[in-house]
Amino acid sequence: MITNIEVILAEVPTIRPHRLSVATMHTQTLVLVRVRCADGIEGWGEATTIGGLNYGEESPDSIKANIDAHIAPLLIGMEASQVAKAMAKIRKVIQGNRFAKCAIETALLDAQARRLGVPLSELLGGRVRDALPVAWTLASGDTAKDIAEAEKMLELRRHNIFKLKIGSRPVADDVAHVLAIKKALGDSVSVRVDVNQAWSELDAVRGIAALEAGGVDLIEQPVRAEHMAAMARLTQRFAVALMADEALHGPLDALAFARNEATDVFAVKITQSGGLVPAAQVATVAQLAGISLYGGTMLEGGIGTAASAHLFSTFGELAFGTELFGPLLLTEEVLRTPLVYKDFMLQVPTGPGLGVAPDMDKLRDLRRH
Ligand SMILES: O=C(O)C[C@H]1C=CC(=O)O1
Ligand SMILES: [Mn+2]
Repeated sequence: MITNIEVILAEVPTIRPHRLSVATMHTQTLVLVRVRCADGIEGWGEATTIGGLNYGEESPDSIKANIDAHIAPLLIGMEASQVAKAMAKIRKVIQGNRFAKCAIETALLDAQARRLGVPLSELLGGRVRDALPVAWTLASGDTAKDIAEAEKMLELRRHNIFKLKIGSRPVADDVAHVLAIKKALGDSVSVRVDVNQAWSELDAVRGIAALEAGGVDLIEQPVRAEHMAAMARLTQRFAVALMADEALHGPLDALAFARNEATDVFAVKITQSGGLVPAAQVATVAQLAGISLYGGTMLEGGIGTAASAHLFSTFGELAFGTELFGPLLLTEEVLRTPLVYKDFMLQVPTGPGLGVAPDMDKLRDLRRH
């Protein structure tokens, strides 16, 4: 039986300012959910977002308030081992709140997988890979600093895929910045951009043409999330891969993208999809429609990153790898044992449930009081 649900907000400084077109992050607010059960088992989930309300329509504060006041009371007293039943109730009664639903579903599945003594991936169909390629985001705002940072990552053998955050400067300046980095890093390194919706369709035509000619591999969410028709036109027009991110809020959006042939790649995010199970459905739509997959992040800490890794390990095709580097952007580790990054890959945890657990002393220090 589910006996208690607690939402913890923890402020963790980033290792450097992280500049997106929608926000500059100096700290990340981790949103962690702990579900306790009568059999003594507990599960953890994460609903971390980016930049308060700058990125998505749920903020850390709204997620906590809505779980505390509206979602937890529905779950207390329900059978903890019947995860699908519990989530069906939540999905029927609670509108929206995808991040909150994701954290709850993750915590229930973590607890159930621990109960069964299997890794979470095995409740999601089973893993087909034990390690995932991980991109790093260069977003210091300075070309020379970004190049130095990328060279350090290559030397450490931690990342050889780099995503550049652009869209806040004029298109020509952003293109010059990206191509300078691409030239410095060379052909063996994958350079991608994330525009975070900042371009008009006309900007996008000019920007993508120049980036494609310069050898950039992937263009993420160049236009506003609502402009699926523009995404479709750009996808038809250019050979370089285009990826939908902010436009993808679960299986129904995935189906609309597939029907409209409006993207080459999906950035699958468990929070944006509303949970691990709907995120798996997004991946199924992609597979059926011939759309490629990329494992996305909302810059979660270790709990959400581990949950995402369990799901992405079940994807047969993962042509563009993942960006599960969230914990590495933070100055504090909140897990008892950190996730392992080596040889350009994140190792998918192998223990029961998520295979990771929070460091309660650390959380006590970092949490908001
Ligand atoms: O993809 C996004 O839009 C959000 C996030 C993922 C990596 C990163 O640096 O920011
Ligand atoms: Mn993105």
